[in-house]
Amino acid sequence: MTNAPPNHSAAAPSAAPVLTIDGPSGSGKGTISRLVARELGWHYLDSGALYRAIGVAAGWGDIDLADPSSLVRCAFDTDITFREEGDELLVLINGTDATAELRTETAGAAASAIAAIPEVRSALKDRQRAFRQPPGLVADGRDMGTVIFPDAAHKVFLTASAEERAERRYKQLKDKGVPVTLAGLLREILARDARDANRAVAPLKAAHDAVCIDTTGIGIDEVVRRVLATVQGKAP
Ligand SMILES: Nc1ncnc2c1ncn2[C@@H]1O[C@H](COP(=O)(O)OP(=O)(O)O)[C@@H](O)[C@H]1O
Ligand SMILES: Nc1ccn([C@H]2C[C@H](O)[C@@H](COP(=O)(O)OP(=O)(O)O)O2)c(=O)n1
Repeated sequence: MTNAPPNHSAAAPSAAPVLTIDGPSGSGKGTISRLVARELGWHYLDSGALYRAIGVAAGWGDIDLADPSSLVRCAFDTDITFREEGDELLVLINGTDATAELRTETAGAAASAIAAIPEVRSALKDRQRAFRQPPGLVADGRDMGTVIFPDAAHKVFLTASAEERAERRYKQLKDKGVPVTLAGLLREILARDARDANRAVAPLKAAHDAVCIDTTGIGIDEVVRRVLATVQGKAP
């Protein structure tokens, strides 16, 4: 897996194949996308990290999350870079490592709120599409298969029950020493699902040509196997 910065001088980006992996919070998009990208030797785009980074940068700049024009300026002006360090994908905002702040549920909720503003989504379109570079791209988010890469050759939509997603997030955050409750996480996940799925622009939904995989009770290795099977043209 690589997270090379967009290289505008490389071969026509549109020539590179894309695998989109969309789904709700905790469905496993990030985990599965990174493992699949590594297996294929493709680039990886964590589009949610871009929305989270704009939310965090807005907070640093005292920008009101309900002020679209300032948020759009923030989306264009903020430098966001990804750096792989072991198993972790670090996210730098204007050169500062913001990974820990970015991964909090507060940052997730802020990202979900600003992601409902159409102008913010438009401001991030080109930045996301620039990740499409040879030999290929795995793109994870909410609208990768529907809006950003509608012509992607391979599309997957991951789901899991809200209870299982909350449990996964609980374990993940507990392991990192973040104080959370299962009930609180379930509430946040349901609220974010509702906001992401009901917004007017680019709502969370499966592309009509996506392969849907319900990962409830299915382990990571098996999900990776099924996703790779869709890329390799075998029935998952
Ligand atoms: N199929 C699965 N079974 C069990 N745990 C999973 C599965 N997929 C992901 N996880 C775990 O769930 C947590 C959330 O996964 P993540 O990839 O961050 O989800 P998303 O990007 O969709 O929010 C991580 O700790 C991850 O290891
Ligand atoms: N392509 C995307 C990616 C994320 N978003 C929004 C909606 C999500 O609730 C937030 C955070 O996304 P992220 O994928 O980082 O969140 P999860 O890992 O799924 O919890 O950003 C979006 O609207 N479109």
